[in-house]
Amino acid sequence: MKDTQTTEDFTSEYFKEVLTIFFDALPDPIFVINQNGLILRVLGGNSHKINCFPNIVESQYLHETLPKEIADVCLQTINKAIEDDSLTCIDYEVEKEHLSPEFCSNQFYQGRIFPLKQHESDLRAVLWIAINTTEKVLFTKKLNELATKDELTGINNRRYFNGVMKRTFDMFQRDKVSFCILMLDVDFFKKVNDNYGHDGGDSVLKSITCTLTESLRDIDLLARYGGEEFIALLPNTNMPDAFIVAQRVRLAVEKSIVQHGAHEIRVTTSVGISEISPEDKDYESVIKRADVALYAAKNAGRNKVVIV
Ligand SMILES: Nc1nc2c(ncn2[C@@H]2O[C@H](COP(=O)(O)OP(=O)(O)OP(=O)(O)O)[C@@H](O)[C@H]2O)c(=O)[nH]1
Repeated sequence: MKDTQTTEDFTSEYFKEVLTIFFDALPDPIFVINQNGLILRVLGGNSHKINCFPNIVESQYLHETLPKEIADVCLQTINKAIEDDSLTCIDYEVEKEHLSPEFCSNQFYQGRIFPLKQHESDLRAVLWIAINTTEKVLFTKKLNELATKDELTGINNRRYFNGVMKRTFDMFQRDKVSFCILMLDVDFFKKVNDNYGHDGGDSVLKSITCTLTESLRDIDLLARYGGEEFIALLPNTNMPDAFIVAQRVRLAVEKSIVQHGAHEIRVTTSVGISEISPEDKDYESVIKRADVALYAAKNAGRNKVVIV
């Protein structure tokens, strides 16, 4: 390559060559696509393991190379960018079967779509830059999980539960649809740790999580509220129905056997129930009542369900 250029160079083969070198060096692929979805050019995207869309081929239509639903969305986005005559962005996930074989997982992209100036009677076209955002998306997902999930059991944590409780309480103010809270605490859990070690205690907590999940409905929200304490929100449920659920859960825990190495561990759980009432000023007071009921269940001898 020369290190000086003249004006003529910019229309010359030399200029085309320089542009090709520039585009080939771009890690993110750029597609030039017209308003009918015809792929006019594929530029850049040659960096190993960053972007490779083997299915997007020059001189073919998006609908010939991509699954219909994906091609439809692409074309809609292209036409929106053209109509608005401005930069349009779209975030999307590409399944690994549509990527080149070096990718072993789905990849996430941000498409930045710029309309190109129209030349006389040409069809309108856009530049579609596909930026690989997989690392950022997975990192954000991980952060979100850390903020909302309990690390040991994988279920929701207290912070997430309280957020949902607040929204459910606000909805009750408007629609008056009742809900109940179950507060559950493993009985004599300290003894489990003392007899089988902290590992044994952790196995019990994980196993109880499965038992509780299986015993509750899909619409119920289960969370680990503290050490050996769990909480469940039963939407659209009144006290008699919540009592039936609580008994079912209590019996399921009582029947289950936790295999820890050569040991078979059995535990029971006490359950306190409360129902939202029009007198409740905040969601915390509903939880507080379930907690009071739980301690009444403990005082009544454990492995019991108590209503307040
Ligand atoms: N293995 C394990 N133990 C935990 C965890 N979180 C809290 N614990 C233990 O749980 C035990 C709870 O003991 P206590 O509060 O005395 O209650 P308990 O022995 O279950 O007795 P009751 O609730 O009165 O039936 C404590 O020993 C905590 O150290 C955890 O994540 N893993």
